[in-house]
Amino acid sequence: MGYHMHAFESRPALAEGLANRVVKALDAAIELKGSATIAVSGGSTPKAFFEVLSGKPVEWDKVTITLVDERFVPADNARSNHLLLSTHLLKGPAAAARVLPLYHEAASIEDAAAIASDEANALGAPFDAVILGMGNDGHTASFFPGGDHLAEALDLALPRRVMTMEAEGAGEPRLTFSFSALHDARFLALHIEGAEKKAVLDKALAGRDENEMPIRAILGRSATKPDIYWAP
Ligand SMILES: O=C1O[C@H](COP(=O)(O)O)[C@@H](O)[C@H](O)[C@H]1O
Repeated sequence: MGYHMHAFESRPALAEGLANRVVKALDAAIELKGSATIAVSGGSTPKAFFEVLSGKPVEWDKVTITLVDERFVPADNARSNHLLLSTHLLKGPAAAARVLPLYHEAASIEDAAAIASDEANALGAPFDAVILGMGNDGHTASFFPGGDHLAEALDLALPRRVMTMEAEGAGEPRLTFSFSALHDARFLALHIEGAEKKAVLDKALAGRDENEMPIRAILGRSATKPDIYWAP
């Protein structure tokens, strides 16, 4: 497994370091093709990073932001990853960015996934930056152990898409980008904080079973070597 480890003394230092690296990725994409794409995670970890990134000087009107995964709940639901994004990233200079939600009001979650897939595929691939998180069960994006579509989600032969996922540990049904849509991002980061997550990472690095810990797909099979950002 190949990866770059970036260990910081504190969470604020990590937020600053990761935000600066993302700015570099977005600037490089804008310089190269006139626009940039980034997919970020939800959960509790990214808040401080979002706050720092939102204030950075980027040509935000040329940036499209989406989520690597989402709960199938409307954007005003307290558990919505989109709400986290709106509250902590889409403000200040970053408010000028275009946002591509994964959640859509549709007849079914499958219909919502199809709409999100079409919109995302229109952006072009690969993503310029993907920032992943990780749960204590070894899930990343919505690749949950025991997920009903886990095998399909981790199959690199699957065309890039947004797909559905249900799992015991997931709470609500989920929408998630497939591994094929994330693994080759120009900048691929895993952002984790705390001793417990570090222990989960160490366990993931010590084994191979992706069904047990789906994060192993990212660590072991991504086309882009992941950059791991960690602080105690
Ligand atoms: O369910 C989710 O959890 C993971 C990890 O979240 P955290 O609260 O432990 O930081 C997150 O990466 C993912 O996007 C989210 O949907």
